[in-house]
Amino acid sequence: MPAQIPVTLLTGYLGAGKTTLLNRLLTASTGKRYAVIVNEFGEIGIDNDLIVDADEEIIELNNGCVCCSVRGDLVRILGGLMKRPDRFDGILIETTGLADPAPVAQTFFIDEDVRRKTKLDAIVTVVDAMHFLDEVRLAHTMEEQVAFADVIIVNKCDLILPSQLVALDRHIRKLNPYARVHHAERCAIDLREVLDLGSFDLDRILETEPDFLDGDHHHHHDGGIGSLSIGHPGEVDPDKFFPWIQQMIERFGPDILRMKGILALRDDADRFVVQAVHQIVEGIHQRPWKTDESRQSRLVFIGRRLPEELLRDGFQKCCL
Ligand SMILES: Nc1nc2c(ncn2[C@@H]2O[C@H](COP(=O)(O)OP(=O)(O)OP(=O)(O)O)[C@@H](O)[C@H]2O)c(=O)[nH]1
Repeated sequence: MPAQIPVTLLTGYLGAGKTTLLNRLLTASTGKRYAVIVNEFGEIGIDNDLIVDADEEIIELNNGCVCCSVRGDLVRILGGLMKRPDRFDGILIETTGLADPAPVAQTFFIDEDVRRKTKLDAIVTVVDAMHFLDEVRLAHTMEEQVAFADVIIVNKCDLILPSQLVALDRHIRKLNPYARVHHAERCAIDLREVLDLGSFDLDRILETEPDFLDGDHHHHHDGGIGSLSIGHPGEVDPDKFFPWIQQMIERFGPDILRMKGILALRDDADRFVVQAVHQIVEGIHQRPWKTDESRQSRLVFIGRRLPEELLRDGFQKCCL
C-alpha cells in the first residue's frame, strides 16, 4: 500500500498571514513539491494572484467556504490529486479566514478514500497579534481555529508591545493548552516547525469534541460578514484612488475585516497590490504586467455592514 500523503491545513482569521506563510513554504528550498489548494471568500479570485509563481500546482476552491458548501469539491479535488501521487510529496490547504477547521479536518477521517490515501499532518493556525483580542469577542470561529491547532503562529508581533503579547499568549493558552506556539513577524519561522510534524492527534480532538467524527458539523459563520467585489476592465487613477481608499479605511476600518485589490495604475508597468486589515494598509508593486494579461483592476472588501453603494460609486470615480 502506498504511503499516505501528508496534508497541512493552514487556517487563521481574515488577514492573519496565511498567504504570507504559504508563500514562505513554497519559496523555501525544502526539496519537496506540494500541491496547494486555496479556498477564498469573496467573488473574484484574488488570493491566487497573491501566491508566488512557484512550480507547484495551485487549485482554487471558490464559490463558498470550504468548511460548508465546498466540502464536496474538496473531496473531489483530493481524489483527483491522489490519482497521481508521484507528482508531489504533500498537500497544503489554505482555508478562508472564516472557515472552521473542524469540518475540514473531519474530511480526512470520514471520507473513506481520502482517509486511506492521505494523512492530516497538522493544523497550523496563524493569529494576527494586533487584532486577535478585539476581534475574538465577535468571531467565535477564531476560537475554533486556535482550539484545533497543533501549531499556532502568533504573527505580526512587530505591531504590538511586549506586554500585549503576554496578554495574548495567556488568552491563546486558555483556548489551547496543547499546541506549540511561535511568535513571528511576517510568518518568518523555521519551516521544520510547520511541515512534516505528524502532530495532528485525533484522540486529543475527540477528548474536547467527542462528536467530531459523527456526521456533519453544522457550522454557522459569524453573523453579518459579507463581501463586495468590484471590477473594472481597465486602469485606475492613482491620484484619485489612494486618497479615496485612505478615506474609506479611516471611516469604515473597524468594520473592514479585509480588503485586497489588484490594480492597473495609470502609467505604471507593474501590477499594484493593495491590501488592508482593518486600518492597516499596505501597497506594493508586485511585478510587471505580462504581455498577454489585460490591464484590469479589481477590489474585494470583506466586512460587516459594508457601505456597498458608497464603495462601488467611489471606486468607479477612480477608474479611467
Ligand atoms: N506588519 C505586518 N504585516 C503583516 C505581517 N504578516 C503579514 N502582514 C500583512 O498582512 C496582510 C495580510 O496578510 P496575508 O498573508 O495576505 O493574510 P491572509 O491570512 O492570507 O489573508 P486572507 O487570505 O485574506 O484571510 C498583508 O498586507 C501582509 O503583508 C506581519 O508580521 N507584520
